[in-house]
Parts: sequence; C-alpha cells; structure tokens
Amino acid sequence: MSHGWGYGPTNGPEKWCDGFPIANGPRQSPIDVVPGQAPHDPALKPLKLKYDPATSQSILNNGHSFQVDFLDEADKSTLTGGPISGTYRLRQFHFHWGASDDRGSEHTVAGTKFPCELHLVHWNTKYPSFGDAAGQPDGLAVVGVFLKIGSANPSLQKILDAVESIKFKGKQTTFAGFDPKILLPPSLDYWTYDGSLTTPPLLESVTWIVLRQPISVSPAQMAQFRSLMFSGEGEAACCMQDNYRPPQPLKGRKVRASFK
Ligand SMILES: NS(=O)(=O)c1ccc(C(=O)N2CCc3cc(O)c(O)cc3[C@H]2c2ccccc2)cc1
Ligand SMILES: [Zn+2]
Repeated sequence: MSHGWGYGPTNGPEKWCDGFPIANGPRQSPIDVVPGQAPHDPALKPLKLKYDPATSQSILNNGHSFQVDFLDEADKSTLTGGPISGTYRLRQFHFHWGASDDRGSEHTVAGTKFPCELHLVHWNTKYPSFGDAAGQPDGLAVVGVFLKIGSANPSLQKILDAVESIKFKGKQTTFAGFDPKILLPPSLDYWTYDGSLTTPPLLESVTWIVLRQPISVSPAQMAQFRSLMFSGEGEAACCMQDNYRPPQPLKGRKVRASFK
C-alpha cells in the first residue's frame, strides 16, 4: 500500500485526489450528519454485534493511526442486522483524533466535531477475503463511535496502556483477549449511509453505521493518543495527531436513522 499519503500540508486530504481520483467520487466519506435531514427508517434493524475476545490478536502503529487486529478466519466476531444483510466479520479497529480537543473526528454532527472517533471495520463474508470485499460496493461495514471529553474511560485505558510499546511507525505487539464490545456506548442507535474508506485508497465499499451516543475520553487520555508518532524510530519526530479526513460532499446521498 502506497505510504506516500499522510495528513501533512504536502500529502494530506487535499492532495489525495492526485494519487486517488476517487477522492472526488460520488460516495466519499466522512460526511456531516445533519439529524434533521436523516429520517427514521422503520425498516432498519437493530445492530447485532457478537465479538469473541479470543479473536483479538495484536496492536500495530501503521504510520497513519494504530489498529487492533482480529483473527477473521471464522464467524467468531461478527456484525449482523442493522442496515446490512448477511454476516460481516470484524477485521480491525482504529481511531482518528486531533491535535487539540476541538477537532479530530471524521464524521461531524450538525457541524460539531468530536476530539476522537473509533472505527470498527468489518467485511462481508459473501466475499473470500477482506481485500476482495474492500473492492465491492457492499464489501465493508464500519461502525463509527464518537469520543467526547469527560471522565476517564477504563475500557479505553486498556488500549492506551498498550500504545506506549508501539510509539513509532511499524511497531506491533501482542494484544490478546480484548473484547471491543466494552468500547461501545449503552445505546446502539445509529445513522447509516453508503460511503467509502476515509483513507487512501478511498474505496467506495463501506456501509457506514455511525452511533448517535458517544463514549467518554478524558483530556489525559487524549494526550496519550497524541504521544504516538507518525514517524519511525530514529526518524525526525512527527506526533500522530490530526489524522482525520474532513467531511466530504453528500452528492445526493440519503442518511437514515435507526431511531425516532
Ligand atoms: N478509516 S476507515 O475508512 O474506517 C478504514 C477502514 C479500513 C482500513 C484498512 O483496514 N486498510 C487495510 C490497511 C491499510 C493500510 C494502508 O496503508 C492504507 O493506505 C489503507 C489500508 C486500508 C485498506 C483497505 C482496503 C484496501 C486497501 C487498504 C483503513 C481505513
Ligand atoms: Zn478510520
């Protein structure tokens, strides 16, 4: 995967169209969710998330964010219901965040930015692999969860305690027995729309499922996110922050709500 892209002034979101023309495509993500323009769709089912902590494998600094990877050879950690049909398997989760608490999320809600956003990435098992699914219009389903400044989040702390050992790009360590369900808010009410990956290759293969209720994160915990580095060990230090793409044009798409 081309690593020329990033979030800086010379390789950031405004430049991605040079290498990835789909950046100006009809179903790009993220978007600004406008609740008043996202009608309740009674046909939408409740989300069903079944996660097995035994599938949790490792945590990796990939130079753009950090991700926790899951074993996805069987239907052990899955997403069903909601706006999707069939079974999608959890592949990884990761975050996007800002240099300060006033920004960092990719999706926004009526223009409101959150300091951080969690993405739980799932792929459609009607395709043989994640890579195949990623090229299909119904290939991926990503659950987005906003993080809002408040009390320290003990579930998040389990992850942040591990990031110290993956400070630099390319660093990876074991991360076993983690249940991502503990990261979810009490309510699974969501907005949904058809979109894309928010990083290159920006493939238009994602059914987005953005939860309405945020989870909490403390300012000290946000500082731990910002202690990660985009750069590799021994390279010029570059703090990992502002690793978010801003909202993209809706281009006529409809956003639906699972709630009244
Ligand atoms: N923010 S997001 O839209 O939720 C997102 C979802 C999946 C992925 C993802 O898992 N991958 C695989 C690892 C990877 C590494 C890169 O350097 C890169 O530029 C993109 C990715 C994406 C990816 C997904 C599908 C096909 C190729 C790459 C990335 C972002
Ligand atoms: Zn993401």
